[in-house]
Amino acid sequence: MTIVLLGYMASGKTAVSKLLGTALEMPVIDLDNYIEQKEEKTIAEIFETQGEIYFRMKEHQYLKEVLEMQTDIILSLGGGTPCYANNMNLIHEYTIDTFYLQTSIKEIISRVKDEKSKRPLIRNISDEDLPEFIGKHLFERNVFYQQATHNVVTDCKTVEEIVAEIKKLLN
Ligand SMILES: Nc1ncnc2c1ncn2[C@@H]1O[C@H](COP(=O)(O)OP(=O)(O)OP(=O)(O)O)[C@@H](O)[C@H]1O
Ligand SMILES: O=C(O)C1=C[C@@H](O)[C@@H](O)[C@H](O)C1
Ligand SMILES: [Mg+2]
Repeated sequence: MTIVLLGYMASGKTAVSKLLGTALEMPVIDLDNYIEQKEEKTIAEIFETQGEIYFRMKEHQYLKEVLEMQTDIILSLGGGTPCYANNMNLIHEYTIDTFYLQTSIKEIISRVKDEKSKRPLIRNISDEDLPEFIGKHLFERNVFYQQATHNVVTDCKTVEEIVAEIKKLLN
């Protein structure tokens, strides 16, 4: 069984996958970390030196590589993974256990405010322009995120509560 977590930047994919992995005693692969290890660069460095198109190509290639392992894992995606290269259709070929961690614009902003630098797509957006940027970006991406089998709202919930909700939905 492969469990896939998806959602916008700072929706909690990494945090939730770690705790879910402990709760279900399953190994966790964070696609962003996987790409960084394979490419021996941080995501920010890949964007800077090779650009976003190269990143999206590698993201697709490594997503495929991880899915083809066919082992039981929890896979947390990058924020943009579902939105490129037919990746959602590819994911659905391997699993129905896909969870969209739905997070409001306001909550996303409060979570990313102090850690913009490691997120290349928003690092150069001023705090003032962030709500409009994230609003438009989420609107464009929603069509892909909504293809997940389950929606889990994360606002006003602890990571522990989100993990409990996912466990319930799996039964
Ligand atoms: N349910 C939650 N409540 C409050 N804070 C949270 C929650 N989930 C995650 N966070 C915090 O929000 C920030 C972003 O979380 P995390 O890195 O897990 O998101 P992500 O979805 O993996 O983002 P990215 O797409 O950028 O990798 C972290 O500081 C994390 O501690
Ligand atoms: O939302 C996005 O497009 C991204 C989110 C991060 O997880 C990284 O995968 C990268 O910074 C791109
Ligand atoms: Mg993450």
